[in-house]
Amino acid sequence: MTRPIVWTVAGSDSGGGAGIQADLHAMHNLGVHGCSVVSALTAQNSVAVTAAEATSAAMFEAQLQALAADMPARVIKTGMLASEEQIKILLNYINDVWLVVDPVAVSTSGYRLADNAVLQAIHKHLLPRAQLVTPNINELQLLTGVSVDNEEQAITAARQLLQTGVQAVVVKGGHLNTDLPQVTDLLVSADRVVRFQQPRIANAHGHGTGCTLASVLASALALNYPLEDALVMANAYVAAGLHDAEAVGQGTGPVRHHLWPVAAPHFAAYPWSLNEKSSLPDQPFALMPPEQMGLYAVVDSVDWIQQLLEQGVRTLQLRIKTPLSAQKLEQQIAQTVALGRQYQARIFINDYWQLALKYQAYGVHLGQEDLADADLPAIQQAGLRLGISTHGYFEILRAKALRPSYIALGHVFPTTTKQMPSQPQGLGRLADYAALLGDYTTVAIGGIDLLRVKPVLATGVDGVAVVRAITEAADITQAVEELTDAFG
Ligand SMILES: Cc1ncc(COP(=O)(O)OP(=O)(O)O)c(N)n1
Ligand SMILES: Cc1ncsc1CCOP(=O)(O)O
Ligand SMILES: [Mg+2]
Repeated sequence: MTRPIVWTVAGSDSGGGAGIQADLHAMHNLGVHGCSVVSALTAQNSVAVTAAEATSAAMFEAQLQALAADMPARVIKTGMLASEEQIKILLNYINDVWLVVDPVAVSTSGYRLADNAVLQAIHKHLLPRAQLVTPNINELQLLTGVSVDNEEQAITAARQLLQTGVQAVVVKGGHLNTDLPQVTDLLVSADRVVRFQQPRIANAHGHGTGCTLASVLASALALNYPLEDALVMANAYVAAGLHDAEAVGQGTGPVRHHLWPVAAPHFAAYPWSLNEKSSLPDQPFALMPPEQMGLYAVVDSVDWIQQLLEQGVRTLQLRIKTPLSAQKLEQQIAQTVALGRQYQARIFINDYWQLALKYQAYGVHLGQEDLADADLPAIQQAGLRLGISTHGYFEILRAKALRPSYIALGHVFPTTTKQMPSQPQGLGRLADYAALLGDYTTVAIGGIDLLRVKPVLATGVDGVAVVRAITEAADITQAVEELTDAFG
């Protein structure tokens, strides 16, 4: 696969910590090809910006022309911009690309990098064309004129920015509530507000974090990660870089840059929506040790359950998606639970958590949408296991915060069993997710057949969930035997 191209349109930092230099480090480490359009030269070191000079309009446009002719961008990320004229020129090159605007206003050392006219031009011309804008609190105030001292005001100001047409705002909360041990970034779009709360990393160094965050976001979007996942990745990347940041000169040292994926402990953000937190159980769900996962058969009737139990499958799920009368549905679930007891099998009930509770099933499997409605504390207190579906970093972190018995990762390959709103993850991302989850019990699902079992297990997941590999097999007995043997 050719690497997607991302342009950074930003200022050069002679100290190498921020601006174009930080952007290209981050883009390289995320695996995209970074191109640069230099809007200004700054003379700076770790202590101060001593001079700045705008790139001429002609030279600014020449860079854009050269790139447009041969290396078109999938995503353009803007940082420091020197004039309204530059912004108007840039507008001609924002066609069929995504735009991430980092409205750089003031350097870490306090030097004003964009005057009000530039910020107004960003507001007027760039934001209506942008998918995402990433202000810190100061920049949010400068862009909106709203005074921001708390989260509510930040949300109000971010919603005001949405009126320009920008699709989403990431408010970087590092400068808000500085007495708290956590930092909360806000992802604000027309239909929701998500908080990304993570521990504050106390390090005096970390010049270039804003540029780096926006560049990781732009790169991850270019790699087709959804925005929520891109933000998880950007937070993790910056957390790793801040954790290891150290002095290079006499002043504020630069954020460090590490190859992707960064280590699991840096994925510390817990993303949650407004008003969502009250229903978290205060204890983990009953354990399901990784070695018990193995082959996980997902089927839609008690007859299938019985047949597969007789063949020795011991991890199963009853996933009924066709409309049944309430009585038939309850019968299917009651009989399934009874069979599970008889065979000492691990049988999960998909969706119908109330009936699973009523009949004391071994476990329940829930999707992300189901989580909002389910009585999770009741499921946990009754000792039922809980499995949760996930489709990327954002959902993985949300699921992990609930401490379920296992986390399902999917869909790995294209599947015809279910219409999926997300893209197939592929083996590379599956391996990243498995590494992030470490000892946590995991299972992969989606498009897995006999030939794919071994490569899937090689990513580090503990089990493989299948529908068609069993239900559509020409010889079911043989399919189950071969799938089971593939774990040997
Ligand atoms: C093991 C396993 N993983 C994922 C799913 C999908 O569950 P969900 O997101 O609830 O979607 P539906 O199955 O209800 O369509 C699963 N069932 N099992
Ligand atoms: C229910 C579900 N959730 C994610 S993929 C999937 C279907 C998996 O079915 P198959 O194994 O036939 O691809
Ligand atoms: Mg479900």
